[in-house]
Amino acid sequence: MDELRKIERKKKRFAVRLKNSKKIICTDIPGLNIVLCNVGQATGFKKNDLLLMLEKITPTPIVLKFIAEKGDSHCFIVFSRIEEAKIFYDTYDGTLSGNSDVPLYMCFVESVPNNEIICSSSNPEGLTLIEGFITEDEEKQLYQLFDWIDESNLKNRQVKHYGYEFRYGSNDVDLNQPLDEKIPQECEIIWKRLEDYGINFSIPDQLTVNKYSPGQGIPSHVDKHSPFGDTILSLSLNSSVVMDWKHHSKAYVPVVVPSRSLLVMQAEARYDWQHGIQPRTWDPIIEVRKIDNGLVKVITSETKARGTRISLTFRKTRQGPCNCCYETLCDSRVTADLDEVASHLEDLHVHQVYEQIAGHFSSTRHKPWPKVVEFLQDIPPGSIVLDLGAGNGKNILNRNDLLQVACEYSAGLLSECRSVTRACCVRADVLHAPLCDCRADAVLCVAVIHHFSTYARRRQAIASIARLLRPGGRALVTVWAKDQSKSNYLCKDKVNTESDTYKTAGIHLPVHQNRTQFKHNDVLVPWKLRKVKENKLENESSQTLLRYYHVFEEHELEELCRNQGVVVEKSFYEEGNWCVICQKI
Ligand SMILES: O=C(O)CCC(=O)C(=O)O
Ligand SMILES: [Fe+2]
Ligand SMILES: [Zn+2]
Repeated sequence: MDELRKIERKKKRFAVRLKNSKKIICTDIPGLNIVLCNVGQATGFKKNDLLLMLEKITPTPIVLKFIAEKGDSHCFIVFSRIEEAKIFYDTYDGTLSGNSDVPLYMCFVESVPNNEIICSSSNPEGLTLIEGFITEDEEKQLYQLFDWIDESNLKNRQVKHYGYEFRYGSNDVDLNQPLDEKIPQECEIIWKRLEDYGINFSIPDQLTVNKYSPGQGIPSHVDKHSPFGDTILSLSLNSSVVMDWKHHSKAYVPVVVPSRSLLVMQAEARYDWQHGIQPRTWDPIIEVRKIDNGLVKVITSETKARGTRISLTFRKTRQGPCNCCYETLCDSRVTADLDEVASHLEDLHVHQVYEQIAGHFSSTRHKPWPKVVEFLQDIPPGSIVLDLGAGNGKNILNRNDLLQVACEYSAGLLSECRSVTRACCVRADVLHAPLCDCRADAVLCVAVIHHFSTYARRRQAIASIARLLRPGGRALVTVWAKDQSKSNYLCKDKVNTESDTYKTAGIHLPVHQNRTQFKHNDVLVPWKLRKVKENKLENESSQTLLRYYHVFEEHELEELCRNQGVVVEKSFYEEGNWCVICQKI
């Protein structure tokens, strides 16, 4: 009797707590819903314990839902018939049961929490999950083969690589640095078996092993497109896990990935969805239910503990850009787009402008720059000298004993160059010079690279120079400096109030004020076009054109030359320009 009164008091206190925490009301009137007040997820009470209790009642009551929420020491049951709920209540309330050594007590409740999440039951297109892909023995062997302990690893999981090291900064591999350790031959059973499933794939050459302790995960990501090919495989060992799949259309699909299964990611799943594993010690139990004749996935409030999971992610490396048709997550697409904008900008504000100002520009540039004369003075007769971006040819020396080749994109300047110098003239830009590799003894690239509008294109320009030089050959490269304080470019009375911006090729760029200090690295520099008549400038200014410049910081040019097959021998500032002399190695 005393025991019963104690339980009644406990029930009252529980009812108050439940009302406060979940707005759920306990009631004396029997209904379909029961709350078990002192057992739940946190006490280790599982659906199976409930099933055992139900089985002892004849006929076995039908339970529609069992809700054991994370961290709670109570749980809810929804019966299909009130009589059955009553029988359950009468059988077990106040008894020692349910996997517990204290008496179980329960109440009827007006409602139950509904925090189940309903999602589409269809997996991302291109995702194939092959359950039981390997046997338990194979799983054991592979687990032993790949298990390791290494404390000094990633923060949220441990990783190991075969074939090529996966570089976490850039999320790619260096194809020039294959690892000595290739994918172990024990994995070859996988390729053979996959063929039996009729799946089209290339034999992988890169393996990332991820070892997750309970509580660890992997942030949502797409495996970068450009370094890897069309098929990515993930074999799961030892523990199942829920992998979350997210699409930019906001679609979300959790996928239960059991141990011994193989996940095959292709097409949309490979290229257009992100996947990740939440850092938890547990996973929700996911059920597939039929609603209105369709299937849905329900993330229930029930959970399942995770064990240590090792996954083997197999990829095939790719040479060159990705050419998928899924642009949202494609890194190749982004660079291609940026490059397109850049080359359009240069077309408008470098090529077209020089074409228009050729005559006027040429009339302002006469003598070779002293540094060029100095650079070429020791070069032996018979040498091949390339002048990339030769302009009107002012840097072509009046020497008979050199083969001088002038490359210039502006037809106007090139014809000027052709008429006044003895150089071979080629119409081409620096990035596409139609000249053989490794032939030039010397390359000049004076005041050209600052006209390339992305870092990648400026790097490509240096790479072009390196390509054209013979080993041991040298280049003189100069670019306009942002710091003009040590040149006579600045006009003392002028202050840069630079407030104009100009929208061109889809981007806004500041318009520089001539003869003032630069405020930005990427600017449009006005050119006041004057007509040239009978070799004389007409005074009346007719038009202002804008030339694009990337003005360089100190050391930026040296940095651009790094790891491009040249070494910088000398670097200096001269008359508002940063200059390097570099040698091909
Ligand atoms: O553990 C997994 O199955 C996924 C691993 C993964 O996505 C990756 O390494 O890129
Ligand atoms: Fe991945
Ligand atoms: Zn792609």
